[in-house]
Amino acid sequence: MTHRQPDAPGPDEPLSDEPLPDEALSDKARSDNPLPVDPDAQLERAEADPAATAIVDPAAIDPDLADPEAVAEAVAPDREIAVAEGETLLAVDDLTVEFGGLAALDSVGFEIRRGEILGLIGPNGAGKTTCFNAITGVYKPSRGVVTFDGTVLRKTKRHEITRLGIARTFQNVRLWGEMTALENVCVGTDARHKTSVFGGIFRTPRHYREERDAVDRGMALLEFVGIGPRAAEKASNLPYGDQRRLEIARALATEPKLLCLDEPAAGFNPREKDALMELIRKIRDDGYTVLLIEHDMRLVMGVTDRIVVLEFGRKIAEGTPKEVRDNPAVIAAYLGVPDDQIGDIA
Ligand SMILES: Nc1ncnc2c1ncn2[C@@H]1O[C@H](COP(=O)(O)OP(=O)(O)OP(=O)(O)O)[C@@H](O)[C@H]1O
Repeated sequence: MTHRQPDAPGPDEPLSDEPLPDEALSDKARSDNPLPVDPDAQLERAEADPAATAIVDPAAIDPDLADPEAVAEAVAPDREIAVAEGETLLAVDDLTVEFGGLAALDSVGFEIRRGEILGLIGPNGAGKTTCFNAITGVYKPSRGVVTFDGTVLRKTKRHEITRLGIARTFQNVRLWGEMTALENVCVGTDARHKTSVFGGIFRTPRHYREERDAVDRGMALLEFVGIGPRAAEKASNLPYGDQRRLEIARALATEPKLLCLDEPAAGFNPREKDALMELIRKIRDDGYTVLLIEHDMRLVMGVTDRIVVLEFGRKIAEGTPKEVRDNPAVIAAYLGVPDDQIGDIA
């Protein structure tokens, strides 16, 4: 449940003499962000003491990190998925979520196939985040079934869903601000660790091995999402765009079968959106399946294989980006939104 975030420059946009027209909106995006990020202060600090910016050279840590193919290989999910490429990985059937008798999601059904990027779109309040929350165990559906990789998620708890292989990012950045970027990602790898509490307390060889592996994988993930040199920076000091990339890296650290991205481009300028599109494609090409909620039509149309459209909690359309773009019900659903968005979809 957030507000639409039209194109807006991220705080890490290079400083320019000409203020961008939608600059004020980036303040909104920043104010939604719980971490205090002040790019001006960052720049001053970097100028006063370049060493204080904690930039590292990933290739000096591990020469393999200089090779994008080796990085992609290290990041690729290493887990068994029951369904084959192109088959249904997640199925949502008759999914209904009610709040005080009001259906935020009303008998919604769709499927996500392994290896695709599926877009979930709809006007504000259509039920997209509610759908994410029902899939990831945050909300208990009033009715309906979610089946994931052959398992029915009936009373499955959130951490169990993570272990089963669904990871997500949130509309508002949620990172541990006092921890470094690398530490934030390493926490994500914990979901796959096998060391028992006993092993952790008594520091068994397996515990050490898993810690070492977590650091290696964490560095590869940071490099993969494009922020390797920022590994030693506190998350709260990272520019907004890098914080969003860090969230994605942390979600990938759990080696999900399905990655759910909730408005990952919120507060981004067009250049950052293009870079994000490239990253989402790279993630899919590396073996992940992606479910994407996004308001920006250019991004959604440009990166997804198929799209499901919600309006007032109901599914009103489903198909390829072209089919959805030409669908009169979809165009009508968007007629209540600003002209620039209609232009993109019509
Ligand atoms: N916890 C809640 N309690 C009561 N109502 C809720 C709750 N969560 C969502 N809703 C309502 O459910 C409807 C769908 O909200 P939801 O956040 O899923 O929409 P959305 O499509 O994600 O919207 P946006 O694009 O604005 O994020 C809205 O009417 C919202 O007010």
